[in-house]
Amino acid sequence: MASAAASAHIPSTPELCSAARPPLQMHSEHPERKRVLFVTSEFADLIKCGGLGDVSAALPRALSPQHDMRLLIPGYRQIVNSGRPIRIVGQVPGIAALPPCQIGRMDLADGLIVYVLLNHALYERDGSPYVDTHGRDWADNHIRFARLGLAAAEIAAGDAGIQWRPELVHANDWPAAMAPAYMAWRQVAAPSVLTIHNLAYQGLCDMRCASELAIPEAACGVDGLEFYGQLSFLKAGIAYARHVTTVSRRYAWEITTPEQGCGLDGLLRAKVLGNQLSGIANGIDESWHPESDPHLLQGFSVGDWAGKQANAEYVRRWLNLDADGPLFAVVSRLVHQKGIDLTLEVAEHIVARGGRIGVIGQGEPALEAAMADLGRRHRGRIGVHIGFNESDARRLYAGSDFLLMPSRFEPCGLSQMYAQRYASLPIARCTGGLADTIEDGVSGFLFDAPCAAAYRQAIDRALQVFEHPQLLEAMRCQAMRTPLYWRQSVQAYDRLFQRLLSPVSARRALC
Ligand SMILES: Nc1ncnc2c1ncn2[C@@H]1O[C@H](COP(=O)(O)OP(=O)(O)O[C@H]2O[C@H](CO)[C@@H](O)[C@H](O)[C@H]2O)[C@@H](O)[C@H]1O
Repeated sequence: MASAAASAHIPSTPELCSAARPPLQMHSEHPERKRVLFVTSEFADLIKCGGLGDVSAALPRALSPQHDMRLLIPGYRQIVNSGRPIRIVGQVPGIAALPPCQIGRMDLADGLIVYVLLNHALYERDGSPYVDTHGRDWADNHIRFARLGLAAAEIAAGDAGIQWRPELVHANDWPAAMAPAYMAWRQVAAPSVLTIHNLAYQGLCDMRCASELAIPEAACGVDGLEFYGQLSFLKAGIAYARHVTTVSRRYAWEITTPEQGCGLDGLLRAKVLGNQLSGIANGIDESWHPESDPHLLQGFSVGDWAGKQANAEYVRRWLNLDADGPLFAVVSRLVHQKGIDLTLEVAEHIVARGGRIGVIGQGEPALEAAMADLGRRHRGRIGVHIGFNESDARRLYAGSDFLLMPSRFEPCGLSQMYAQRYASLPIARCTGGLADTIEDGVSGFLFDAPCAAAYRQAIDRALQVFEHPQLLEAMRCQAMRTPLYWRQSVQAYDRLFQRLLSPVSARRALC
């Protein structure tokens, strides 16, 4: 299944676990409290390949004071073997090529409830949620994730035997995007929301798979799931969800244009006309606190940079970097979207101007190899770690002066917000959520054209600021105040959920 191609890496071992989090505030007396099933393929406490994992760990928790938020996720090996007890609470039957599964329930230390879709053959494998240990898409991804979507619909229909039934289903990205479609075909009354974290990954498979996935024939046309001769999971979600959101306001507009619509812009424009598409920016998790983050060697705060310095020294030792020069960070999935090739092009310029570069990430094998080679050619000046772990990533955000993020497109981006919070000024392309969260010359540096020349100019502006300590200090302080925790976005999701669940909306859906 051509789907998560760019997620071609093995996930990191999550280190920020629920045990370290404060208990969730669940105000069960909240009058408008609704039951919401959040369907996802990643969850940073247990398994994370990128930003979706972070959002899945943070957003349901942030919404918990308002709603009874529960997760549904496949029972990957990393989850089943996580050491946390899983109690079997339900089951769903097989249909077509989608096998029967058990539903397990995991109660996390902070109170969050996670339903785990259990099927040993389907999910308990070495590798990542999307690819095997060689970075190849699992050949049966269409079965694995259609099964996830169908299980969500079965839970919403009250057919899974568990003593809990959501009033609303919130599906995330293509792996969960079949949920709204199965709900519609099964005439489940609960509304569904699809959040697009990245339109470029669509979950495409051969049209001939339709019968294996129990997709009604009538839904296989261009008005349904058909996408240039293939079946598209993401298109299914967009077509059938009651409402579609994406993760920044600007990206919500960008995906309605032919340039960034990945072939789905027409359908998305129709959603806009129906008031069914909105952009709700991601926030960052409360754990991103430079004074108290346990991952850091030493905490720091605005104006007190000793802790920042301690993290920088750690990073320089860890990546064998010379002690002098401004430190530029790359903390990223190494994929085309992130403009890694542009960073490869400008790296020598940074080094020539006295800068040092620290890289942590993994992704497409060719980009991993090119990065590793760059590090070998510039020992002491460019340090590259292929792989990922949360502690080193956080120390690199904290220890660096600048973050390089020349994304070709960026639905929201969390890395630039983490960097800002940790006083590392992002140098980023003016696109999507980057444009929404960085103020050029105030909390970071933006450039327009996706080319090395424009990128170099932004880097030069950053280097000029670095030479003026007062200016640098002012920008760092501004950046540290900029990123938004989830609180703001929660209000927007809450309003959306309440609107979709209002009697008027329910009546309209029936018409
Ligand atoms: N190799 C790796 N393995 C594991 N973790 C890694 C990693 N490389 C980086 N990370 C971590 O993953 C997160 C990156 O999140 P981003 O939102 O910046 O990008 P991503 O493209 O993954 O997310 C997509 O979804 C998010 C969430 O909606 C959007 O913000 C974003 O624009 C969209 O592309 C950070 O926590 C970072 O430290």
